[in-house]
Amino acid sequence: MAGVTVRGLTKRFGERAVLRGVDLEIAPGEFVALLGRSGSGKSTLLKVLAGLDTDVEGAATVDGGVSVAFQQPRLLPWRRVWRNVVLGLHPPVGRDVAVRALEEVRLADHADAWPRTLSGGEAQRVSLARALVREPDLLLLDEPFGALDALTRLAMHRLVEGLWQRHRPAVLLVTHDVDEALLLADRVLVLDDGRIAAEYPLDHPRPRRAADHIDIRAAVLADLGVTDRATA
Ligand SMILES: Nc1ncnc2c1ncn2[C@@H]1O[C@H](COP(=O)(O)OP(=O)(O)OP(=O)(O)O)[C@@H](O)[C@H]1O
Repeated sequence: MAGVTVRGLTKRFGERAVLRGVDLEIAPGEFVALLGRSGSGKSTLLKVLAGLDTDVEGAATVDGGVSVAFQQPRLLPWRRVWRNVVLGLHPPVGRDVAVRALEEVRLADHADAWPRTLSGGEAQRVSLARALVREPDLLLLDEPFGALDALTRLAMHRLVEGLWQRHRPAVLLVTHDVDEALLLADRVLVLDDGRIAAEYPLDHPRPRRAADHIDIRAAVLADLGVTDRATA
């Protein structure tokens, strides 16, 4: 039984097919990273899985609920942090639920703050709390760490890994960062010109270090058309 099943998924914008017959399964609780050159169709695939684009050919089914966190945290500036976390939940839930979610991303003390007073990393953690409070079966992450500085990004990697291990949603992480993918994922996919061009299972035990899966790193960089001088 798959958490996500995609069969022959094709997405066209006018004449142009941006996704071309994508087949993909993600098991419940599996962490998958999706890499690919700019314009290869990563965000398009994520939008289809999020149910934000239904004008497609083929099938994409998700067992259960889906949450999305984007590169920009997209918090409403006129709502306090805790209200942002539980915004739109039906039935509505109280501040205590929001604070519990904020505790998980170590921001409970910012529950009553306004979004504009948060740093970029803090805002991104609020966005994660908002995604997790919905207890999704599938968590879609679209370059959620892309706008953060390197140190904050490293801390976020550990945080996301911990949250994933505790809650066990299936995760599809879109990233440009090969090392991030190798650190976090059970499996790395490379999307090229609307197709899944390569796939690498990662079995190194966690927590991983930068040097783990160095052989796969070189292969993925080659798939992406990058020559890696450090490992060549
Ligand atoms: N609404 C749209 N109308 C027309 N073309 C679109 C639309 N959305 C995306 N595209 C095109 O589809 C292609 C894939 O876009 P997508 O955003 O999925 O790429 P991506 O792999 O996520 O890229 P990046 O890494 O730069 O974010 C691009 O060439 C883009 O121009």
